[in-house]
Amino acid sequence: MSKQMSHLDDIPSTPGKFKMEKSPFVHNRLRWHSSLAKLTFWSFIFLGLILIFFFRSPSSNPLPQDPSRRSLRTYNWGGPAWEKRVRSSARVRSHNGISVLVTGAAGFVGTHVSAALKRRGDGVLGLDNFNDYYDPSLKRARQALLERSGVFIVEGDINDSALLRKLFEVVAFTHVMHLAAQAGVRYAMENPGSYVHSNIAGLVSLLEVCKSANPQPAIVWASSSSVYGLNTKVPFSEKDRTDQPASLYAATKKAGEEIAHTYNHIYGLSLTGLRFFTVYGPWGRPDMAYFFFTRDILKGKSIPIFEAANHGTVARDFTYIDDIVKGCLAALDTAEKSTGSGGKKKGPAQLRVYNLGNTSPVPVSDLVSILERLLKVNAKRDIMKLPRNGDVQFTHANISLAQRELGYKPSTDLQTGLKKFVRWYLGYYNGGKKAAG
Ligand SMILES: O=C(O)[C@H]1O[C@H](OP(=O)(O)OP(=O)(O)OC[C@H]2O[C@@H](n3ccc(=O)[nH]c3=O)[C@H](O)[C@@H]2O)[C@H](O)[C@@H](O)[C@@H]1O
Repeated sequence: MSKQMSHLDDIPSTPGKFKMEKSPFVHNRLRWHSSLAKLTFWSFIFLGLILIFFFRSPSSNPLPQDPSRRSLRTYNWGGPAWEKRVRSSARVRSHNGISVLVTGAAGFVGTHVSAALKRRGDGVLGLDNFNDYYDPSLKRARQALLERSGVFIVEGDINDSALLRKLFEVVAFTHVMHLAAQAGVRYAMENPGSYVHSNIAGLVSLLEVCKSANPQPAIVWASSSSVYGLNTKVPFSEKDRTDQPASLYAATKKAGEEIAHTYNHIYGLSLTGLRFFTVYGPWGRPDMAYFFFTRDILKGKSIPIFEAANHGTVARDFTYIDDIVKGCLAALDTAEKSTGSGGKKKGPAQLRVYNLGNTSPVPVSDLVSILERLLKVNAKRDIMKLPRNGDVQFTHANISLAQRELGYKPSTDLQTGLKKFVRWYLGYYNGGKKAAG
């Protein structure tokens, strides 16, 4: 190798400057060495490129240039010990209990729903890819919490169909609570690929496996209030149009609702989409305003508060996590069985969409005032124009359908819910001294 390298070193970089030898033998030998050296050189480059490609991209990913792949690794799964953990976590321990695969189980809503299901004796198996969209240590802490109550979270991606098939081979899940997603409305402009990857490709990958499973599970999944987009009629009702999304995030959730329709229509999958309205609470998501406002108020940093044109109020129908969990469980409990088998539809199946909101929108500036009172610190308010990066001016849920069919009745106002959040935050981040990521 060192010999070849020295030959490579001898060859001038510009072929035009190559000095010809007089002897034909020397000439041929040089040509031969030169070709060999070139071949070796290019082989190394080629090998190097293959290695770079191999280490940077797992084989299952269809979007090799997609920056969303930051979170995708090769996960270890399988083997008798692993299967035993999967089975034990998914074992139903109560009479009439259900066995649920919860995707996004280390996420905010996923953790709370998994814990609630486990508490009432249902079988729960989690799945999560632990990506780094926000501080993964918070996801690990949620995982530890669930582990203590007997919920195992399998590490893997919903785009990994082999893993999903394996899970259905090991456990005959009656239900899937699909909460794995790329969330956040503003981040969609930074990393659009991650939304397509998780919210569209990932959903299809999951539904493909569900439609072939025997028995097919009933699926409840997270849509979003953002599907109402630029609608101005309030409160938002499930009957309203949802064809003017203001962000790619919203567009992928809307696409999810159409994809759900297709799988229900073709394969008889029972599908329920839940349109969540700005869910907040303990163990929440650090990318959400109430969370990073708390962090920044405590740090004395100024916080950007959005305002619409002509000092118009920006408001959200903030919904407390415990109310959302009740809605999720009610959706699972009222879900009818899927009707297909062996990948074929046998009859019409249930297809539902519900708003899960609080029905009382609160201006963002009031949210900040509540936080100031709870934290006993004045916020440095930086009022700015609502950026055109995905945010809508207001959301407000009409929840009468969920009330009627799911018995959904939110009972926590923002003041009460934020009090619980702040208590958790100060405990978790050591009185706010350990800064949130
Ligand atoms: O309801 C939903 O479907 C969506 O709720 C949230 O989205 P969003 O309501 O925009 O929640 P935040 O990002 O926490 O923003 C809350 C409010 O604070 C405002 N805001 C946000 C950020 C900021 O720097 N300043 C500011 O005033 C926003 O305009 C918004 O009115 C979630 O992030 C989405 O994943 C979810 O799907």
